[in-house]
Amino acid sequence: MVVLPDIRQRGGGLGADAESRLEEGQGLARAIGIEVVEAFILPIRTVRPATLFGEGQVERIAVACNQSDAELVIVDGALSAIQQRNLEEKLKRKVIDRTGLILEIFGERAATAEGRLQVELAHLDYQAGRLVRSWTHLERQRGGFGFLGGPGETQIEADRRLIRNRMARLRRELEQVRRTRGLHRERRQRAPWPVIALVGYTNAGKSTLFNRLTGADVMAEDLLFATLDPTMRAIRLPGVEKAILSDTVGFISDLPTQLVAAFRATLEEVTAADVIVHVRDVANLASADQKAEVEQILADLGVIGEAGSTIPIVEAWNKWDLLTPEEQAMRQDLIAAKIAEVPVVPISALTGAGVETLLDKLGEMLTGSAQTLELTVPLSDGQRLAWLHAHGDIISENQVDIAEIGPAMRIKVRLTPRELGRFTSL
Ligand SMILES: Nc1nc2c(ncn2[C@@H]2O[C@H](COP(=O)(O)OP(=O)(O)OP(=O)(O)O)[C@@H](O)[C@H]2O)c(=O)[nH]1
Ligand SMILES: [Mg+2]
Repeated sequence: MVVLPDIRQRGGGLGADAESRLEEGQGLARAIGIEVVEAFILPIRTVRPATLFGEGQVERIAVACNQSDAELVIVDGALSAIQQRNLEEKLKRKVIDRTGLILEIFGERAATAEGRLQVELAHLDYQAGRLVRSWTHLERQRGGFGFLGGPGETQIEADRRLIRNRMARLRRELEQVRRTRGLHRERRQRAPWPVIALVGYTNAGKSTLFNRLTGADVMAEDLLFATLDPTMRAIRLPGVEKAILSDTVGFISDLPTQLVAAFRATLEEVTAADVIVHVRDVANLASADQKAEVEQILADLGVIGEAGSTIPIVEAWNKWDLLTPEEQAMRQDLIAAKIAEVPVVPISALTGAGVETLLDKLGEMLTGSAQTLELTVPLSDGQRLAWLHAHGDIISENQVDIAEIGPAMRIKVRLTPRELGRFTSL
């Protein structure tokens, strides 16, 4: 059963968004195979420290649980450890909150060594404050990580230090994995291919687009967080012989803080991209909120700053096929009015409509606006000279002698901003 607390203090609250948020909560539950027997919103005017909900509301949940035979209550909000325990006692059922639920999903999905370490670390961090074992491991024995490995859930209660030690070890392992990945990224950065990162809210259609563009077979499903670990493939674009396309983990509102930190590293791939495609589900009622959420995370990653984004962004308005002709026309007007501040391409990753236009746009963004520059490179710097000859459009060059650096080449060359970025990072 999913219960959404709609907290309305100080005139806040979810208001009209509550329904789509409740829908999302159910989607999260389904994402790990939970059958939702009932879902409802409870408005909260005063937060009760002991139970979050008021007495009558707890009663209402209890009755609903009994009527529908629910085994688990998901509170799609944040519960303190005490609130969780008290609710469990009163309802005589397992209760988990949004963070707990998302952690469960991530635990089930993470496939790479790094992803698994990150999720386990996040989970331990969450549990350390609660000293209860992950409910799935208690109730469902679904394998997974087998937190702390040993038999008997009393282990966690028995020793907080054990958790701390394990977390310290995980952090070290993670550090090691990241160092290796950092090396990979550096190597890739030195490669001449541009990187295009697909980002967007969970379920927006990133993997579907990724598959369409690469012919790959990445899991794309009507599941929240279908993709957790970044996947990369080479693609061709107009005017670009080879580019690397990267599919990433989807964003969601109220991502558990433990996971924000943990997945930051995964998302750091995005900060190394040359172009970001922000895939948006424009058929979703919460599309505008989702966009704000994604942009907030991009800002946290340092991609969007006060002066705009440091990496060019294009918005792919996906699921266009789900819109009525009137809705399409309305959005076309918005696109024409340039309200998005970035280029917008309407697409359907599912049918392929608009995808060619998106590719053209990407090609243009990667190759366009080359500038003519005059660079002076010491003759001794063979690496940079070779790079310029391999990648730049050389207009002229002549040898000069400069007091401080000795013999050098003065080269007039056309480079795109991306190429210039690569050249300076050589
Ligand atoms: N009608 C329609 N459905 C689409 C379109 N693109 C994707 N979908 C559906 O939307 C659902 C989610 O697609 P995914 O590609 O898995 O979404 P994602 O952004 O990778 O999601 P996460 O990996 O969970 O973050 C799937 O059921 C897709 O079939 C589209 O253009 N039109
Ligand atoms: Mg995906």
